[in-house]
Amino acid sequence: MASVRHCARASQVRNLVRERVSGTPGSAKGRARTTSNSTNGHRQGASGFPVGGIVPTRPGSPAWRRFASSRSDVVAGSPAWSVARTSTSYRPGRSRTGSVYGATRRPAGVAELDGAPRRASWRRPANLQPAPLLRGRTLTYPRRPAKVCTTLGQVADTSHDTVLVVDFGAQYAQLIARRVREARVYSEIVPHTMPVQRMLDRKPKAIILSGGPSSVYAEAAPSVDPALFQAGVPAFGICYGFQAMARALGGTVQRTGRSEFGRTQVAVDHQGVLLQGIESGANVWMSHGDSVTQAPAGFEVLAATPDTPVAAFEDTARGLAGVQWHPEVLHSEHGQAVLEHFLYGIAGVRPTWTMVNIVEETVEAVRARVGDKRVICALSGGVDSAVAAALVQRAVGDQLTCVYVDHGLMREGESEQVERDYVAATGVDLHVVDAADRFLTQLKGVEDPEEKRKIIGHEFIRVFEQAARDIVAKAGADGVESVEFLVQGTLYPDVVESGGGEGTANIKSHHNVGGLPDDLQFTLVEPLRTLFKDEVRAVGEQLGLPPEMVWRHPFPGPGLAIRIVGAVDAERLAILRRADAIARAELTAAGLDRDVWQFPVVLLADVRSVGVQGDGRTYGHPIVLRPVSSEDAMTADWSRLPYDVVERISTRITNEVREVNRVVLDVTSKPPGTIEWE
Ligand SMILES: Nc1ncnc2c1ncn2[C@@H]1O[C@H](COP(=O)(O)OP(=O)(O)OP(=O)(O)O)[C@@H](O)[C@H]1O
Ligand SMILES: O=c1[nH]c(=O)c2[nH+]cn([C@@H]3O[C@H](COP(=O)(O)O)[C@@H](O)[C@H]3O)c2[nH]1
Ligand SMILES: NC(=O)CC[C@H](N)C(=O)O
Repeated sequence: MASVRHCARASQVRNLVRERVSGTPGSAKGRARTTSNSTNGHRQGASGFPVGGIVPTRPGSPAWRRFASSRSDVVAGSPAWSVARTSTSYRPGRSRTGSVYGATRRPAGVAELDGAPRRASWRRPANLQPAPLLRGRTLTYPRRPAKVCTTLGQVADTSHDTVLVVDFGAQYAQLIARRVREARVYSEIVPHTMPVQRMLDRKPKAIILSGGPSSVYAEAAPSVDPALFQAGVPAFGICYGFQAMARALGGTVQRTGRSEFGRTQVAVDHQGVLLQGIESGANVWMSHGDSVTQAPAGFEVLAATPDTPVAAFEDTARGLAGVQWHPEVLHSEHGQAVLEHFLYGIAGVRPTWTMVNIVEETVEAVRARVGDKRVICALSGGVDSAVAAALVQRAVGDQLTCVYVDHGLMREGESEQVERDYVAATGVDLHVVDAADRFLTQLKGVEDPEEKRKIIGHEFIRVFEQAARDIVAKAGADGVESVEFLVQGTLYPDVVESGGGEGTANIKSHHNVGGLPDDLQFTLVEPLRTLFKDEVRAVGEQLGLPPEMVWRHPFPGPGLAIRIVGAVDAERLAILRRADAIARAELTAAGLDRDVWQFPVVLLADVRSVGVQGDGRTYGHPIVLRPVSSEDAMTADWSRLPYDVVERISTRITNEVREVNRVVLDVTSKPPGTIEWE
């Protein structure tokens, strides 16, 4: 059993973190209370299985049948879920394989105080302490996010064929690896900086070159060593990888001035092996500004679009092929088929690999790492943290306390619902902190989306630290000395979009990844860090979590703060909360909750428009409806809501929310837009 590790150094010393120095750090203001209906952290189901515990993965096995017969919500023959993944932490001075922890450390560097350079050391520097000199001023320092090593999976035995995915800084590298695994072929991601010889030493049966943000002809753009194509290993290029392959082999790549983003129809001239069975007019997902204008000698051009003369090519004699579009994203029709045609038809890879059980592996790894220590889990009520908590609860039972932070940025009724439903479903020990004043004070006047996220990430951690102290104090005589571990429901898209891959563009610093403070003391436990949302939902179902929890629409950790375009305050939050409640209620009433993947409602707080209401002039704010369909938030399309539902939502919002006189519908896919507006 060989385990394969990939180290992804996050986006170097490039992000600036701003710390607004206030005079009163530390305490989570307001009430802190504990809600629990169980003392041991497990509630037993009828047959003795813990509710929220592990379901055997092999449907039909005696254990599965016993479980299924005890539960009305388990459907006979429901698919097994098994995927190998664990993640590994990097801690200064040592790294660990096969476990599930991450940690951050602070690099030495130069800070800026109100824009002027200032030396800072990274171990809780004295100059970050609130001192009269610093109070009210802005300290900015270079950030080097944690180095995180990710174990992508385990090969059951070495006889399986391996495919390497070379990451050129793609948003979708892990998605490519996942699609390859869906084709039952073992895959690993490697950085583009890895020398070709080291790639070949791994004896890959094929190599896939990912997309990436650079232009192949730009200075210092990552290039492909032509030796790769002379080694006789079949290779497939996707977007940037397609362009890099074309250029390395003598083709031409140009910025034609004609970009394609999102849905695009391809004209298939010749199906070849790669596009077998794919007719002209297929919709594929594009995201590029450069194009291959001439294929290298020996290649056959298979497809084109009105803006891209060479959209797919192959040279089957050399085992080389590529496409300009992204076959790995769900929105590309026949995407999986194209990948499989390359893997099986051109590269001759054998589909023999099946993944081992993520749940059992993760539970074991958490148990081994945490031992008998105390753990807190940041629980938001969302599916990610709910699943992460259920996994950890399964591993360490009542050593776990979940902490829910009411930061005042939640939707209507949300806090009450989380408190009630999560405890009812899992029996977990829940500690609720009301920290609304603290978050709103720190966010006052802040308009920049990145700054909002960083402040929120920072405040979250400070609240968790206080919660940990409270839990230790409460445990008192039981001898609990400290809480070392913090569980977060971080997913792979959070990591990628925070610039977690090598050379990957930083789109947004998700509060739980790029927004973490550098002096974080907890050891992070992020059991879902390499998974996508749909995979997490499958794990949640397998763990027996209720469908309402597993299928809940995602809601970002920074909450409504990143749905108010402009500064956040209590009045604006109240406007958005009312509009959002109406939109969600109407969606549910129309029975469309499962058809829409997520439904952000956004307040354009700094925009005003003229309206006429009750024969009078109004000067109100627009509300944006942003219903989207997606599989994993990496790409998305705007949802075609029935007009009568849109109309009901619009009418109700403008009638019931006085400050709003206009409702608009966002009809942008991702890319080019993102799901959230900030
Ligand atoms: N209000 C909160 N209280 C405690 N932890 C939180 C809160 N909001 C977010 N977190 C932590 O940050 C993580 C990332 O948030 P995110 O919104 O991506 O995930 P989620 O809320 O668990 O799931 P979903 O995205 O489906 O809503 C969560 O998994 C959780 O660990
Ligand atoms: O926990 C989070 N912290 C964040 O800072 C954050 N920003 C976006 N999101 C959620 O991530 C998914 C992708 O969103 P975008 O297309 O807007 O990047 C969508 O599901 C978003 O709601 C966040 N979640
Ligand atoms: N998604 C990509 O790989 C983009 C490739 C290149 N940056 C372009 O714009 O054409």
